[in-house]
Amino acid sequence: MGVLLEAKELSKSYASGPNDGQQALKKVNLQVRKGEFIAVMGPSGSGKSTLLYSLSGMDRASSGSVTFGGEEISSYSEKRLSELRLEKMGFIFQHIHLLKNLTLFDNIVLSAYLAKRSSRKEINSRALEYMRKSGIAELAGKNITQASGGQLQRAAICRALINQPEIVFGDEPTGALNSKTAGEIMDLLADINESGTTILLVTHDVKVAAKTERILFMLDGSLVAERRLGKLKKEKQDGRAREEELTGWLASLGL
Ligand SMILES: Nc1ncnc2c1ncn2[C@@H]1O[C@H](COP(=O)(O)OP(=O)(O)OP(=O)(O)O)[C@@H](O)[C@H]1O
Repeated sequence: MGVLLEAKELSKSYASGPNDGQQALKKVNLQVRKGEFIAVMGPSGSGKSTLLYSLSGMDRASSGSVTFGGEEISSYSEKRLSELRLEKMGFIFQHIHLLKNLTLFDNIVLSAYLAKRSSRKEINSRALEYMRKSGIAELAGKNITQASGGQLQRAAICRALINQPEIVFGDEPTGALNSKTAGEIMDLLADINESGTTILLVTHDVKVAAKTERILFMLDGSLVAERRLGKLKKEKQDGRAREEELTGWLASLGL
């Protein structure tokens, strides 16, 4: 599989903030291949979110380059970057940013209506298909106040997928969920990855990372280690062994 996303010598320092002048990213090099499922781990403040936002064009790095689908996006204008994010990238966050005065269904389809790449009929049927696969079809007409945290995160995933992105970025996508619901959300993300969508997420949770294929470890703004677990295979039922392998590895890195 080819490279989808590549960072070269990516550095970022924030102009102001608690660590004035300190580099949040230090010459990070990373290649994300099409179809990969990656977790970024590391201590608090090590630069995981900064990496995710710099890779996705949500924020600009101070130096270095980001290439997406063979095109260098670091020099894109804000407008072009926002079009790229709308059309080719999906985002899932810890805190679910759904609009209060819209139904779950309308929240899911809104960005696709704006992107205008497909007819509303196609978008609606895609939204229903994703809602069915995510187990929330019966909530389509409900307001977001009528759904649980796990159901809202499923809706947020459907929303992230609605424009059929090439990559989905997740910043602690299970961070606000209990562990059973977090496991279900990860199984859903694994299915999405199985069907070809590349996924890169940031997590503190070993159980979450153990369901991904490659785990990167960040320390003080640098990617210092990685572990390949390979794709999760449901029939193998080796979830516990993967978690143990990862726990041992993280302990050896001091986390
Ligand atoms: N908007 C900002 N302005 C100034 N400094 C920032 C900003 N965002 C992050 N930082 C600093 O950059 C460094 C990396 O932060 P970042 O949020 O990327 O780490 P993280 O590994 O995602 O942390 P956590 O696990 O706690 O979310 C930290 O020192 C942080 O204080």
